Amino acid sequence: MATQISQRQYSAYEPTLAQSSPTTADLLSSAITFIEPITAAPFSAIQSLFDHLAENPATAAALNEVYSLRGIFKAAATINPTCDQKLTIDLSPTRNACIPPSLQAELNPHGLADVSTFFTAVTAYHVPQIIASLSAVADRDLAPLHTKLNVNFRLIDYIPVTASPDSQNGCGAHTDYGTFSIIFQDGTAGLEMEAPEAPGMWVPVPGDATILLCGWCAVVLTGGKIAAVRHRVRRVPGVRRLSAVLFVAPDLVVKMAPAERVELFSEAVNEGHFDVRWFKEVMGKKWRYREGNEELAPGNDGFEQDIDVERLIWK
Ligand SMILES: O=C(O)CCC(=O)C(=O)O
Ligand SMILES: [Fe+2]
Repeated sequence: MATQISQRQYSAYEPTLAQSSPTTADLLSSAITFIEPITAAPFSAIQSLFDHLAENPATAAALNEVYSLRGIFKAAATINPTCDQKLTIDLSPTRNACIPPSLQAELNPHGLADVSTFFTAVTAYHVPQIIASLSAVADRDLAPLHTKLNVNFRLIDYIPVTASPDSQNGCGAHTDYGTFSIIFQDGTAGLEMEAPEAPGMWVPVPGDATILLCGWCAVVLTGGKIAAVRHRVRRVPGVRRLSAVLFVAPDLVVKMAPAERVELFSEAVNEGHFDVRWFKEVMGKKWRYREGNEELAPGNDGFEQDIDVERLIWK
């Protein structure tokens, strides 16, 4: 039987504080959920890793060679004033495993060891629990769609000194592509959520909260029972802000389709015409453009990401 849902099925905005891990009720009652993480993010290690890479260009280049397709340490903001004004380090279990031992030996004391331990602990503890909670909300077992641990660890440094030091754009408005993300913050405000009931209205998130929010894959796989929240980061000139994000996505071969037909979804989505691998590639291209790491075809301004995805998903 077809599931009837409204196009933006959001409930009250007020985030709930979940003890240790969110319950079904937490997820149903809010667009974002505050979670109590198993461990705090090691922000001094994260800062030390960014500082070491910024001060040692040869090391940064060697790290980027590990994933030569796109690089790991991205610093486009130091030369491009129009992109998001931040530095990023994009790690993942597979990429970490490819870092040569000599480079690991150099980077471990400069924060990499603590960062890896942190993400491993958070992944092992929170990912299965959150997948189980989302499954309960969706009335669909999402665990078989997440068997490969398709996760990415992103460290972000909203450094004061960039190509556009007065820009307020830390991270442009977007919706994450995957199933869910956990955002750890160093205490500095800047993260904002779009109010579910009032698109275009931005609500600041406390700088010390750890946030769980869902992405497009969750919307589609749960037949719209779970909402994805648009968010952005505003930067305060002169103020450094660090964050660490764990992105969890379905396995790449999973079809982006609901378990049962959803009348408000497009035919392509209802029929499962595209898979997570394709979706990730399309989203990734626009994301990299916004972050200054890739050119887009002429006529594609890259800022329409959410609108394009909405057209793809909704009828
Ligand atoms: O830095 C943050 O607080 C959020 C970053 C973010 O939303 C993202 O990288 O997708
Ligand atoms: Fe995000």
